[in-house]
Amino acid sequence: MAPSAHVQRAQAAVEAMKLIGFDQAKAKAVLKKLLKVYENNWEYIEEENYRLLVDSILDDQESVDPEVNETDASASVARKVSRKRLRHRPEDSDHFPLEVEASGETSPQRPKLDRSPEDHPTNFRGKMIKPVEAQCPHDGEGSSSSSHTIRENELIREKAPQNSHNCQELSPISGQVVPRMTSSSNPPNVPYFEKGKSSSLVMQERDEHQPCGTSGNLICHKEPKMEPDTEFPRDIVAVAFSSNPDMSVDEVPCYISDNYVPLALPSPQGTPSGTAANHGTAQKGDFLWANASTGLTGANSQDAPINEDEKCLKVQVRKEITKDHSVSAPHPLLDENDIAKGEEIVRISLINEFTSEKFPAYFHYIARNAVYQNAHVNFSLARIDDEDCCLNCFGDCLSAPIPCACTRETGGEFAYTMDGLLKAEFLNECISMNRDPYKRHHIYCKDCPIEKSKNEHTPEACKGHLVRKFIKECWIKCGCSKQCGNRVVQRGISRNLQVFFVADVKGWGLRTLEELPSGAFVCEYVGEILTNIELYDRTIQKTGGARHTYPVILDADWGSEAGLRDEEALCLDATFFGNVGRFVNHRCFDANLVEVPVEWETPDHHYYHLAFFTTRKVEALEELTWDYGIDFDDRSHPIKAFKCLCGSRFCRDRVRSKATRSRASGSK
Ligand SMILES: C[S@@+](CC[C@H](N)C(=O)[O-])C[C@H]1O[C@@H](n2cnc3c(N)ncnc32)[C@H](O)[C@@H]1O
Repeated sequence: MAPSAHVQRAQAAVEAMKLIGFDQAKAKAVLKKLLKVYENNWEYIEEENYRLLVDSILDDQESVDPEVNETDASASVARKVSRKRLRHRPEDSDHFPLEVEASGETSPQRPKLDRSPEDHPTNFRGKMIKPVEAQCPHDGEGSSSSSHTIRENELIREKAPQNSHNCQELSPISGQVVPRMTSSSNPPNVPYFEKGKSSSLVMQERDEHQPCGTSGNLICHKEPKMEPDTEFPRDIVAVAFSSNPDMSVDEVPCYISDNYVPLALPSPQGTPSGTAANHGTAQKGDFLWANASTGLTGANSQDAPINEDEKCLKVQVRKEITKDHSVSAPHPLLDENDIAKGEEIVRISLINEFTSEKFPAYFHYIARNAVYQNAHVNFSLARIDDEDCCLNCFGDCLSAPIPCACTRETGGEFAYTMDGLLKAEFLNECISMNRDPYKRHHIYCKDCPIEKSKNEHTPEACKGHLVRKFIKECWIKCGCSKQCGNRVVQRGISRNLQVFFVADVKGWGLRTLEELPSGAFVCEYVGEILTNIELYDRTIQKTGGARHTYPVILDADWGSEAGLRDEEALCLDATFFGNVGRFVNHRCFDANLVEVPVEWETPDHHYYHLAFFTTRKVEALEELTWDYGIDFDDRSHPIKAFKCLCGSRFCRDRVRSKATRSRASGSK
């Protein structure tokens, strides 16, 4: 006799847990409890690819830890239930239509043709791509503004009374810097302001033996700097800087954790989704890592043998990503003292001064881009012609009397100053290109990879790609030294940066702990290098529930050649593997960072690095922002990525909302 539907569903659930590495007996036991609590209501258990079950098993495991004050697994289940109830208010359900559809997606093949605009990744002026579904209950129109109306100083007064004696030693800069959470001593690498030196930020020397920037230590917080003549709209200030100190762990918005649901979970239907199938076993060619010292990789990741370490890494990462469904659980793999885990020259600390969410959802920190699978990124010396390198240079090319061959791309002049900053003229050109893309030169592909990925057989005409200014840095085939002034981005992050929790809706962001001059290199946007088709697959399959991915298309030179092969139309996806660049939030128009395409290993423009430089002087503790290039008014793509809370007076979303409101009131 065939097993009942109930038994089949139970088997599928246990099998799914087994696939992601959980013990079957444990999964069964927790499932049983959940079924009891949920009165056999499978839909709660199955939704979001068994998210509730995964959470409960993890909680159950934690409860075995003597440090966790929860020894009874059923207590943990009950806690989950209350969390679940909070999440499943009926009014929330409308926000997840595609997610339900996502769990039904089982085909590993790329679905063909006839998709609505919402169904595929969209290139916003060749920059960030909108997610297939980006609406979180907390992202919705008007969300949270009514319940979070505490102004920043009120919040500080409420939160910091006991330890404020530590802060009395400090003087805020221009009244903007305010001390927040305090501790008895200043930790290494955390800025403080010395009395009598109000204008200077003092960085403590790093003590190699002590962790830096430990959360809970003294941290000074600074409002994002307003641009000249820029005023924050009142309501936006309230939302951006408010937080409910009484908010329980369970009430912490789902925003972050929902963004990054693992790729690898099998769907409740029992058949692993396409993505799960791709990721289920480490395949030959998966995750090809560039050689750390030379950056050289094989001609194509497909040709590279995969070793056991790579397999282990992949499986391990998958498990850790999976684990991170629990909003504030301590995370074994993200280190708050150095989120980069030693991958960068500097340590990058992480702090949340507002809520109990200690870590962002898990991602694997990589300091350099890494090919996911099919991207053709060929770093071979033979491909670098003599005119694309400076074989005969010595020492620092910037000090040489004649600019070297590597300046060909920049019209015979270096883009950098002797101080390692971007030259003002070059910087201004990049800024104005980003601010006014439509007035700039675009090129049009004959066979546009974006259009082809939407509709393979009858693609629409190319919508155009902005022609960007590239920087070409010297590299290993050049005669100059590693310290050559024309090697800035490839040397990596050198500034003191910090990942910090900005506000409920925006989530985490990146800020500088030191003052940065205009034109300073901050970081690259690092992620997995995907082909356009792989990106499409990943997004369309909704990656087993990962509804938000924030890839960037590397299309700066598309259209300049007769045609691009699929494996040459590339993008970067920092959702699962990335660096601090993935935390840079969006600001319309007057962001303090601008992205610049930089190349060194490859002479063509198929693959390049996306480097962030400051658009102006940025003060210590200011949030770093970047204009994603989102066109909130783009009618052909009605699902916008998020409700923009950038606070810029040029906010395109605010202008759009205002226009909509005035149209609505005019029609009454
Ligand atoms: C690339 S991530 C930036 C890091 C992100 N805040 C985090 O916590 O991981 C982009 C997401 O951050 C949020 N975000 C970025 N800029 C924002 C803005 N100006 N207003 C509201 N949300 C923003 C949106 O949810 C967006 O989908």
